[in-house]
Amino acid sequence: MNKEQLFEQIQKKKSFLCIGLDPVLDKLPKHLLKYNDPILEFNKQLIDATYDLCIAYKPNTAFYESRGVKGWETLVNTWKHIPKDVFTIADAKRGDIGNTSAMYAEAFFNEESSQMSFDSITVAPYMGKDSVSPFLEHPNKWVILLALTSNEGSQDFQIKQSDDQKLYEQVLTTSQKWANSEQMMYVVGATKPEEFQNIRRLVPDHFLLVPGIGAQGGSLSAVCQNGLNSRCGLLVNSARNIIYAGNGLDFAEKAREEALVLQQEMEQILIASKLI
Ligand SMILES: O=c1ccn([C@@H]2O[C@H](COP(=O)(O)O)[C@@H](O)[C@H]2O)c(=O)[nH]1
Repeated sequence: MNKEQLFEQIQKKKSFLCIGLDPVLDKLPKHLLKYNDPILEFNKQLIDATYDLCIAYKPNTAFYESRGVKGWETLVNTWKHIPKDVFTIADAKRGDIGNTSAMYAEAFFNEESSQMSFDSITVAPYMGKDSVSPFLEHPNKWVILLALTSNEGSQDFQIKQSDDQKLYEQVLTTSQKWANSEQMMYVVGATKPEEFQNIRRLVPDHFLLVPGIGAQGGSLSAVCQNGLNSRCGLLVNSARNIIYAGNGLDFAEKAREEALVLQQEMEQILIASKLI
């Protein structure tokens, strides 16, 4: 899906919601445990109940990798269940020397070898250009580079100043030489709304993947105040607050209700910003 198609989906669904599919077996509604793959059933019911309200799903691969071979199968089958007009993000935070990154790219982008072909993958910028380039060699795929993350530890390195710039600012400026806003997005945490003005100064046209609303305390309206651009430019993620909204037979309905609250707030924001 290219940038314009993404914006079309946002306009069509009046939403820029990304739902995080981060399931933990112990937190699943008990009635799902009778299924051969309870996590897959959980994900499928969540997807069926919410796909008209969101424009992206973001499974964080840790929640699948932690379950070994079975977890990978769940990830593959979850990816297969997501409707093809919904943007998919493998939140894998990969990045290594070039030939290794190339294998990571195969793992998440090449359906022939891995049975999955996500639209995008999150990548850590720390190892530099040659660690990111192999992902960019895949046509029609996106790299979502970590810039300013939502966690407390983002203070340890990302905001440290060197050469008159914070480290995350260097990530934003340098990486624009590697790919343009048609192939690169950035992760910026919702917990840092005061940084969005500065971030938009550096990357006015890029999409930003914004985790951290809901369970981590970030606010949608605060993010939108300075985060929106002329193509919306935001994919705002929420996982736990949506997927664990209920814990009974009606868990998918409860998840839908929670997603609907966010979608309706987003619709109002899009109208007020004249984007729809
Ligand atoms: O800076 C970051 C980068 C990634 N994440 C991931 O997003 C989701 C957030 O889940 P919630 O349950 O809505 O808090 C999760 O997969 C994180 O690993 C992030 O939170 N911050």
